[in-house]
Order: sequence, then C-alpha cells, then structure tokens
Amino acid sequence: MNMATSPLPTAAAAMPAEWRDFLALTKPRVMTLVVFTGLCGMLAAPAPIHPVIGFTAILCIALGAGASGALNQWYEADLDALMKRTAGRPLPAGRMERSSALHFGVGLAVFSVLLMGLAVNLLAAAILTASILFYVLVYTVWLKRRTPQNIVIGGAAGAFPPLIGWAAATGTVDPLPALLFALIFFWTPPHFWALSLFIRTDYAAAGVPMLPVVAGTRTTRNQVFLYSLPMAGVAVAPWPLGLAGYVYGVVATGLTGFFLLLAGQVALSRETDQAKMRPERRLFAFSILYLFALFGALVVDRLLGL
Ligand code: HEM
Ligand SMILES: CC(C)=CCC/C(C)=C/CC/C(C)=C/COP(=O)(O)OP(=O)(O)O
Repeated sequence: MNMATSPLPTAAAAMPAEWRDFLALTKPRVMTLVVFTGLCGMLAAPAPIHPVIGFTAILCIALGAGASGALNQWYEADLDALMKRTAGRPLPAGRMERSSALHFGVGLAVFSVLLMGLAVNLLAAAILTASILFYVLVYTVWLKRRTPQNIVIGGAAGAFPPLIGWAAATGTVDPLPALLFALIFFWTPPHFWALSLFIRTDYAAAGVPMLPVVAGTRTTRNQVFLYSLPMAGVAVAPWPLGLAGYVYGVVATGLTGFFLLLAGQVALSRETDQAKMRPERRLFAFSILYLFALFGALVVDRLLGL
C-alpha cells in the first residue's frame, strides 16, 4: 500500500472524475476488509441464507460503511487538509462541496439501514445503525480529537460487521460472532498504533492526540504488544471452545504466533527514525493480511464441517 497515492482501487481509474471522488469518500480500500469480515460472519453462521438476501445484507454493510466513511470525511475536512496522507481527498483538495459529502453520507446511511431492515431483518439493521453511529459520532466527532483512547473505544465500530453478517443469517447473536467482535476490537489498537508510530508527525501536525504524539513511542510500542495478548487469546479461543474446527485452529494458532512475534519486535525495538521503523511497518501490513486470513480460514473450516 502506498499511502501517499490514491486510496482507490485501480479499476476506479476508468470512472468519471466526479464519481471517483464520491467513491473516495467511502474509503473503499479499508472497507474491503470491513465487508469481508461481514461476509465471513454471514457464511460462518449455521443457518443458510437465501443468496439474494445474503447479497443484499453484504451490500448494506458496504453502503453503511461507505456512508460512515463519507460522514467522517465531511466532519474532518479541516484535519485532513493538515495531513500529507489525507490532503488529496476530495474535500480538503477543494474538488467537492462539503454539503455534497454530507448529503451523500446521510442518504447512503439511511438507505443502507432501511434496506437492511426491510429486506433482511431488524437486528442486522440495528447493529448496522450502531456501527455507523459509533464510527461517526463516538469516534469521529466525540473521541478522535480528545483522547488517545479514541481508537480503543471508537474502534468498536469496525468490530460490528461479523455480528451484522451473522445476525442477517440467523436473526440472533451467538458466542462465535461475539468472539469475532472481540477479536477485531483487540486487533484494532495493534493495527492502528503500529501505523501511527510511523505517521505520527502527520498527526502531531494536525493536532490529533494519537498515542505516540501524546504518550511517546515507547508507551505506544508497549501498548501494541499488550493489546496483542488478549487479541491472541480471543483469536484462538473458538477452537478449544468447540466453535470452530482444526482447520481454523491450526491457521489461527500459526498466524497469531507470527502476529505476536511481530508485535514483540515492535515492543523491543528502539528505532526512533520515523522513516525506518521496519517492525511497525511489517506489523501494520501483516495485521491486514492476518484478519483476511483468519476470517477466510473460519469460513473454509465451517464449510468443511471439521
Ligand atoms: C478506529 C479504528 C481504526 C483506525 C483509526 C484505522 C486507521 C487506519 C489508517 C489511518 C489507515 C491508512 C489508510 C489510508 O491510507 O488512508 C488504515 C488502513 C487500513 N485499515 Fe485501518 N483503522 C481502523 C480500523 C480498521 C478496521 C476495523 C478495519 C477492517 C476490519 C481496517 C482495515 C484497514 C485496511 C484494509 C487498511 C489498508 C488500506 C489500504 O490498503 O490503503 N481498519 N487504517
Ligand atoms: C459497517 C460499518 C458502518 C463499519 C464502519 C466501521 C469502520 C469503517 C471502521 C474502520 C475505522 C476506520 C476506517 C478508521 C480510520 O480512521 P480515521 O477515520 O481516523 O482515518 P483517516 O485519518 O484516514 O480519516
């Protein structure tokens, strides 16, 4: 990933420029993993779901997540303008009116929740609503500019999609999706704080109180490792608890071991040159692969019925 370049998939390059900007508002690259975890939550559920209903549920997760990305960019265009990584986004770059982003975000949010409620079920719609509100109000508006714990509490927003997928298929919430929620919840701090270590000057320039800016790199390194421990426990737990079979268990154990190794390297590293910081770059990149692989393994495991 090159964070200095466009956040859009290459297929989007063929679109008219205005469409590309609306797509960019939805943070499509981050949302691929959000949608994947939602899809896997749905496919791991014991109840089969009609393909059309299933597709609609995933579409609603994608649209709801996109809506919250647009509302996040509407609210923090001022901050985005101050950071190299985000200054090229449609609002800070002056290619779009703020009101257009607001209308797009609210319209998409309302549409996704209504469609989920009408075509899928009320529980899935309620959890989708909670995740949109969590990302936009709790994380973006309330916590992001106030406390370095912003991503711990507000980060729960990104942990809801497996619950939504499961609820879409079953109409309930059970222990396995609750564990998947906890997995993403504890995964988020190592994922983000590893990244924040090597882009901390951007956050400092924008006055955002991210952990390395407020508490320093040493504390951040330790926190990355500390949060990786409960994450590891929750990641492996479905196997001994009998909620997943050995395919998941073996993949989860191996990948989680490697995650802990990388997090340990981040904790032990004394690197202060932001341009280098190799262990944290490795952990950030691996964190994304890790979640894709774990959720993929869970679905394979459930389909094989092992
Ligand atoms: C509050 C919680 C989180 C924060 C603050 C955060 C922050 C970030 C940031 C700043 C980036 C760099 C993106 C860019 O280049 O613009 C990133 C990348 C990414 N994040 Fe997170 N993230 C969070 C949670 C999540 C969650 C829950 C997921 C999915 C389950 C996720 C998936 C990704 C992916 C896939 C990328 C790579 C995007 C790319 O290739 O450009 N993140 N994250
Ligand atoms: C289903 C649903 C509604 C899910 C939404 C949850 C969600 C999008 C979680 C991901 C969180 C995220 C992209 C944080 C980026 O931080 P930031 O906004 O501080 O990043 P930035 O600096 O790139 O703007």
